[in-house]
Amino acid sequence: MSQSFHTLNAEPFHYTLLTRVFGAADAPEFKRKFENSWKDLLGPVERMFLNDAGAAAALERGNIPEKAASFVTYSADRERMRRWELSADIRLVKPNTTDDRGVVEANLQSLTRDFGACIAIQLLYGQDFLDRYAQVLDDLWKFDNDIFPLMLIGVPPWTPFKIIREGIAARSRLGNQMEALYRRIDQYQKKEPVDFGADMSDISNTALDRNKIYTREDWSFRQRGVGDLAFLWGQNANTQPTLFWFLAYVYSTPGLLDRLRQEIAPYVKMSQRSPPEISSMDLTRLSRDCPQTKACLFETYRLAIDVVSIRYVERPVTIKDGLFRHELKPGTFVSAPHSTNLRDSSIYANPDEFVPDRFLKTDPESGRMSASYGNLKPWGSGAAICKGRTFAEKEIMAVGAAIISLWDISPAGGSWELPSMVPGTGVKKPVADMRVLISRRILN
Ligand code: HEM
Repeated sequence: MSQSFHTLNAEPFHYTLLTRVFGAADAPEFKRKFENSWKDLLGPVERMFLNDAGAAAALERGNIPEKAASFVTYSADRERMRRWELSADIRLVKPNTTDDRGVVEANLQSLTRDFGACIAIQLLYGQDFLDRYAQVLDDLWKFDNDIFPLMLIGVPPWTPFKIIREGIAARSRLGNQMEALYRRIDQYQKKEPVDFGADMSDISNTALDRNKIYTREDWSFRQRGVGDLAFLWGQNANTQPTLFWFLAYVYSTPGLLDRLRQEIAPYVKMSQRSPPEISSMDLTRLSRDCPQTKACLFETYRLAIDVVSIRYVERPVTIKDGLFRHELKPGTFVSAPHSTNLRDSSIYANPDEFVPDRFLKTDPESGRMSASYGNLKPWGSGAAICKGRTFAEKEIMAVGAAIISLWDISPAGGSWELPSMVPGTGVKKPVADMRVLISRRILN
């Protein structure tokens, strides 16, 4: 995978994804546009999602402390809930009053997944897009869970099964809405009246700069919509489920929550009000100076992430593997699964257990702890390695730290039981959601 793209090229696989999975019409003129612009389209992504300062600045704009304070609103009325609560089957167990702290029962996976997605999508496409397209989260997860893997292996979209019909309908709505969004982006950029008078003031430079490249190569609005549907999916499909597993492990592992709360406290400052609120968050130091929290994230990657790098062989390659030699022939595809040895007991003792300390090292002289990736490759490898990895890791650290600081979460059934995992599209999925009780943390 370390070969240049002249030898092992990710582009043909991405083109197949666009046409087979995301629904673009395969045609020679579209293929040409794609080949002329794919690398350039990644530039604006790297500036916001790969660059350290760009990712931190974006997350600052996301106003995570304010949103985390209403992670649940103790509302029994859907009209008054925040957007991310709607899919979580919220049940008010005890109202929140001045004398007594409230309790809600909720599905943790749906709640955290949609919470993270609301923050991330607004940063990329603006609040108006989220408000105007009420079904976006339902459609995105239906598409991801129900039809993505089937489309990838080549199941035809017209297959007469309910799950495919509904998944394709969700994909069509996503495509239509992304197309309409790109029309508005284009109007805004050209200083023309914007459809519906939509507020475009918080649209990201990433979307604006991608539109310039789409315009340069004459992509139709339909094609721009599908091109960015792939990007919307890439931004959320792995990040938000990882956030869920991270929180599920942190809350359910005995003694861990207190350790992390102590570690992050200097960087997540709390007000003395009742209930306490986050008065400031230092995203840079959260990422840099919280090795125990980082180690929990790495252990979450080890257990939950299941990614593969796929490349088209452009030139012959010979790989030496001990006594064997593998000849990769031009015109074939090669895939490298990165998770096969992550539960190997000769590498990781007690491989099915959540043991974050395995990623921690202590410097014998200074006594300073640090967390390191070791053999993990959650972001793939080589030239086409993930271009959103800095943002993804910072988002999970920041959102995770905010929730940990503000909320107590316990199992609704009385004892913790994590759902089993099934393969997903990059991150394993829980077989069932996880019912929990949530109430505001009280500071001693
Ligand atoms: C936990 C979250 C994430 C995981 C596990 C993940 C993982 C991956 C993997 C495995 C690849 C393929 C790499 C390869 O072929 O070797 C990839 C590609 C990519 N990812 Fe991510 N990703 C995550 C989040 C994000 C986010 C937040 C964004 C951006 C908004 C993003 C944008 C991309 C892009 C643009 C590519 C294509 C890169 C290229 O072709 O050069 N990802 N990601």
